[in-house]
Order: sequence, then structure tokens, then C-alpha cells
Amino acid sequence: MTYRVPVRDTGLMAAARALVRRQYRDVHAVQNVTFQIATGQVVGFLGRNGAGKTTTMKILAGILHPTSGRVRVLGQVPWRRHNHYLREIALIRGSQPIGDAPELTVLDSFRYQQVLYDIAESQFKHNLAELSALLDLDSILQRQVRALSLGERMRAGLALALVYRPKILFLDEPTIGLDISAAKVVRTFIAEYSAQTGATVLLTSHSMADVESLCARLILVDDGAIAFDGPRDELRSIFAPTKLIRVTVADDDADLAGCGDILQRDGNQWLLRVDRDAAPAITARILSRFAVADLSVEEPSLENVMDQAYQRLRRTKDVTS
Ligand SMILES: Nc1ncnc2c1ncn2[C@@H]1O[C@H](COP(=O)(O)OP(=O)(O)OP(=O)(O)O)[C@@H](O)[C@H]1O
Repeated sequence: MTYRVPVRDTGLMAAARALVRRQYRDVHAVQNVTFQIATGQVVGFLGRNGAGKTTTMKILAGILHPTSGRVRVLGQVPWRRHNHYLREIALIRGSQPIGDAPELTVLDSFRYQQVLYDIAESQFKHNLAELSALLDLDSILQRQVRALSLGERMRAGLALALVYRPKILFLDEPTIGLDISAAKVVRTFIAEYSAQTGATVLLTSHSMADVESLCARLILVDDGAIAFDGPRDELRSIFAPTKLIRVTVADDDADLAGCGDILQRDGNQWLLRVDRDAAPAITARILSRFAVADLSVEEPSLENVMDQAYQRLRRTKDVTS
């Protein structure tokens, strides 16, 4: 997907010149992105700012017509925007709180959505009951939208966006700007909704809590191209090939130098970083040589893994450019 953007120098003269003769440059937002997602999968679509995530989502949701390439979702070409396709998908950007018509009750808004999406009454009731149970909406359905708290508007907005029961959810930063408990409500909802309805979910998020709790498969996009596609743990072993060993030894004089990089030492508590493959042997060595009161082997946090991945990708780009 290439955007053609106008360019001009600053200043009045340049502005006047641009009126007569506009100059453009191409921005290749997405190129060489190829992936397939099986029905029911929840996939994390990650990348740095400007990597091309939202552009890809917009193409998949039929909002953008790519300059080249082939896309099929549910056998459909998204940008043809057939009604039956648009009823099978939902693109949710941000937390999307309900609020377009604040004078309506929440139920009125749902009824409006029912008309828009032509949802049969029995199906509507079934979907609404399911969403109400998942998002605890019963007590707010009769209330005016303007009288809802931010958290209630967010829960109602999520349900409103899904009341026609789409099979595919494109979620672009669904927890951005939410406090910890609201973000947790959204995460739990996404997991339960996809398990209950079999919906396929493609999710972008900079929140590692979202990714860790929802996505077993990750696609990492960088500079408009795919840099990784596979299980979350594989990403860990590629981009963060180390583990942490946290040890408490009984003897204050024990010296664990030589058992990995010492990241921290606090009295008889040590934090060591070791190569992933060497972790079992080093653990065995520590246990045989020292009186160990406590020992745990830990994976680096996903935050740390992503940080290392982005640094590595940046270095690779610097070398190749
Ligand atoms: N309408 C547009 N016109 C020109 N360039 C655009 C347009 N939309 C996006 N871009 C550019 O395309 C590239 C990819 O943007 P995109 O919004 O897909 O990134 P992203 O991965 O979603 O980033 P973020 O995490 O910051 O939301 C960026 O360089 C961006 O500046």
C-alpha cells in the first residue's frame, strides 16, 4: 500500500509555488506482507509506531483499497465492501465508547444498530443477552447514554460494535487510554467472546498485557514488512535468547560469579542472566555447588522481548540502509 503525499518546503513562497506545481513523494506503508489466519485464531499484530499495522487493518476491513496485492477475507475482496462482508466483520479502533446520540438510552442505540444491520429479532435478543452477560450491561440498558460513566460507555460501545455478531474482529489498540481495570474488562471480554462465538481476532496493541493474555500467535511487522510470524514463545527465543535465574543462597559468602551475568546482588540474593540453552546446566551447577534456599528460572518479560526485537530490527535496518 503506497500513499502519495504532497511535499513542499516551508515559507510563503513555497506555499505559493505548491499551488501552481504540487510535488509528491511515495510512502510505502505496507509491502511484502503475507499471512493467513485460520478461523477462530486470536493473533497479535505488532510493530513499532508507523510500522503499517493500522494500514493493514484498514485494508482488511475494506476501508482502503491497496495499490497492489491480493487479499481475501472469508473469500471476499474487502474493498468491494459488499454488505454481506461488512456484516461479518468489525473494525474497532481504540476503545470506541458509545456516545453518538447521548439522549438515547443504551437499548435505543442497540435497536438502531439492529435496524442498520438488519438483525432478526430473535437473533438480536440472543446476541444482546450474550453481550450483556459478558459485559455486565443489564443495569445500564435503560439508562440514557449521557448519564453513563466512561467505563460504562466503553462496555456499551464494545457491545454495540458487536451486536450483529461479526465473525472477524479487527481490533486496533482496543485498550489504549483505559485504566488498568477497564483494560482488564476488555481483555477478558475479547478472550470470552472469541471462545464463545468462535470469532477470529486480529489485534494490534502496544500493551504487552493484552498480547500476553490473548495472543498465542504473533505477527511482527516492521517497516511495512513481516519480520516474524509464529508462536509467542518462539519470538522470545529468537529475540531474547536469555533466561533469568533468581537464587537465594544460604551462605552469605557464596560467590556465584561465573554462573552467568550478574544483573543484581542483594546480600545472599542473586539475579543472573544466562543463555537460554545453558540454563539447565547452570542451574544444576548452582544446585550442586551451593546451599540453595530458593531458585527460580524466569522467562524475560514480553515487554523486554519486544524491546530487544525492535532494537534488533532497527540495527538491521541501519546496517542495510
Ligand atoms: N493517509 C496517509 N497518508 C500518508 N501516509 C500515511 C497515511 N496513513 C499512514 N501513513 C504512513 O504509513 C505508515 C504506516 O502507518 P500506520 O498507521 O499503518 O502505522 P501503525 O503501525 O498503525 O502505527 P501506530 O502504532 O503508530 O498506530 C507510516 O509511515 C504513516 O506515516
